[in-house]
Amino acid sequence: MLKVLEHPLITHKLTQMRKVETKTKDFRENLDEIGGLMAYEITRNLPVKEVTIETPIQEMKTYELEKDIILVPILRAGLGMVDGISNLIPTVKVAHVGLYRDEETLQPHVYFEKYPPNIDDAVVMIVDPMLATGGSASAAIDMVKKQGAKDIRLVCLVGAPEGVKVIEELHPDVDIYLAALDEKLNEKGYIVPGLGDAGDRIFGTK
Ligand SMILES: O=P(O)(O)OC[C@H]1O[C@H](OP(=O)(O)OP(=O)(O)O)[C@H](O)[C@@H]1O
Ligand SMILES: O=c1cc[nH]c(=O)[nH]1
Ligand SMILES: [Mg+2]
Repeated sequence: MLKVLEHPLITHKLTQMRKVETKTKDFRENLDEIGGLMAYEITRNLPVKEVTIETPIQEMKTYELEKDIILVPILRAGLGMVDGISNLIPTVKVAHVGLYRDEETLQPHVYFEKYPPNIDDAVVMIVDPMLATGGSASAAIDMVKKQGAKDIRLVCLVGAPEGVKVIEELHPDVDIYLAALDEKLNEKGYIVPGLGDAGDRIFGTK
């Protein structure tokens, strides 16, 4: 399932991020805020369990979240979405998957991975601002599946149709959430019109 989260606030903030003149501070702040807004929508269908509690007045049956939620930012750029989402869900645990995309071959390379123990029974949200060829996201999904993850959601800001197709073909069980679905990839594998290199814009490395 692909869901593009169309909301005026998300679109407005993404527009600020896309502008070439937007500097690191504003880029980061908008990314953080969009992360929070997306989290509200993405958590709409989280599994809940029935519980019986006592209010000060009487006993009642109600619901609580059933599973732990594990955020998996794809380093580096995915880190820019962690604070916004964890502000809304303070109990999240955070795994880390370090991947970089080779500039020539566009193939992803793993350089780090670290997971909390109960990933097999948790709702796993992989976060990365950019879904371009889909190579990095697909590798991250393979990695968390190897750890036993079953309920996996992929949360990106901007996606290219090419990347969406790859995830839908290789991982039909993974729901994809985007803030925008752009036109295409250019010859260097960048999303068009996109927002440039997310990692460099977040961390000021160019
Ligand atoms: O869909 P793909 O074609 O794999 O491209 C998308 C990946 O590229 C970027 O990361 P990058 O490799 O630039 O690393 P960085 O976050 O450290 O800058 C981006 O944050 C994704 O992880
Ligand atoms: O457009 C793109 C594609 C991959 N990675 C980015 O940061 N931006
Ligand atoms: Mg980068």
